Amino acid sequence: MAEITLSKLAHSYFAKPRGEADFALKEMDHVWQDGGAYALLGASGCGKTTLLNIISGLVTPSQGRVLFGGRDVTRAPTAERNIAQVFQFPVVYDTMTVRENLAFPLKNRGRDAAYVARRVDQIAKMIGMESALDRRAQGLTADAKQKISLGRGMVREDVNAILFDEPLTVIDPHMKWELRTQLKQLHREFGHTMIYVTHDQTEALTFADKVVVMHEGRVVQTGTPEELFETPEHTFVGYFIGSPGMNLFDAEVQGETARVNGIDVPLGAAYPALRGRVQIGIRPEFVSLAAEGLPVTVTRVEDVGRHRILRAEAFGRPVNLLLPEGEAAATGQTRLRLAPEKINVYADDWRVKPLGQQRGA
Ligand SMILES: Nc1ncnc2c1ncn2[C@@H]1O[C@H](COP(=O)(O)OP(=O)(O)OP(=O)(O)O)[C@@H](O)[C@H]1O
Repeated sequence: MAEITLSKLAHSYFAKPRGEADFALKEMDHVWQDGGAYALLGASGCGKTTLLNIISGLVTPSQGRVLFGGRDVTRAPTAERNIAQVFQFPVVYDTMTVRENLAFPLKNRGRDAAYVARRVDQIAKMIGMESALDRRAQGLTADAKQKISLGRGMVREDVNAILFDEPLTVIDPHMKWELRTQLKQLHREFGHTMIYVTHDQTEALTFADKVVVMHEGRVVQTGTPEELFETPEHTFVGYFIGSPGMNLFDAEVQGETARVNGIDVPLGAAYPALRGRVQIGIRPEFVSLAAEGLPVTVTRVEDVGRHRILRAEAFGRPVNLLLPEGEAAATGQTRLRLAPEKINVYADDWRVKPLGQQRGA
């Protein structure tokens, strides 16, 4: 296993990029710690697959270096990187049995028969295919074939990393949850470095210890699910994660007060003078109906099972809050209180640290 370092990495699919916009990946430095379970999360087209393919060696970056445990592998072919990969769609040998498919990576590396048998049994159990081990892969459903691909990706214990690119797309919803749980269990047992690409926040948040959020070719935040929820470092993290995402208001911030369309909103801390587009952000979980505060017009209330979402409009922009159980929903005009200590402040989309936390915080 190995720590994976990306140093001054950038990639453009153009032979002669004319500017930053031509780069699918903007310059980045990033370290994937040895043994970490990471999700790489972002909207379609943000560069997740490009980044994964650079780590695996399928794409050579136009700039920067990739290091595996200190060894420069930037130009090394995939076969030399000692990694396992699981793609979105199944890659199985149709003429082989399930057992032979699972055993293939181990036999290829000359592991002894007893070890292979033991390991194949263990993996078959994990993917729930013990009873199908002697069946040919040909004729199995796409779902079953993808489980074999997953199993094969995880069968070797000695890989530097396992890379998953949206591996559960073809799996049925119930099995998805089960396989994710199994993957996590396997990570706990063997401590492989795992990088799991997805655009689904539930998948990312339930699988990973650390979620790496990408937006328009950049890593905008790497954090635990809790950090992404409490302190989104970029407005994109705020509204991409959460259901619904974070509310954002244009504001002028002075000291411990934000002014939103002429209304003073108290903040939980003091901020320095800010330039650029200044916004305050607050998650719907921390907004409540109140006698005083931001004036809004309620547009509708949605019952989403576990709770209700109140959707409203403030100064022509949508704003959402979660209604606590038993609380009556307001209609028409009302006011909202934003919990001061839960407000984050943003300048040009990046979170600003409050005064007193500016250095090393
Ligand atoms: N082979 C290629 N040639 C040219 N442009 C490409 C190529 N592959 C990807 N791109 C472009 O690079 C950008 C990033 O694509 P990438 O596939 O890495 O994103 P992604 O986040 O994985 O998206 P998705 O989830 O849709 O696969 C996109 O603008 C895409 O159009």
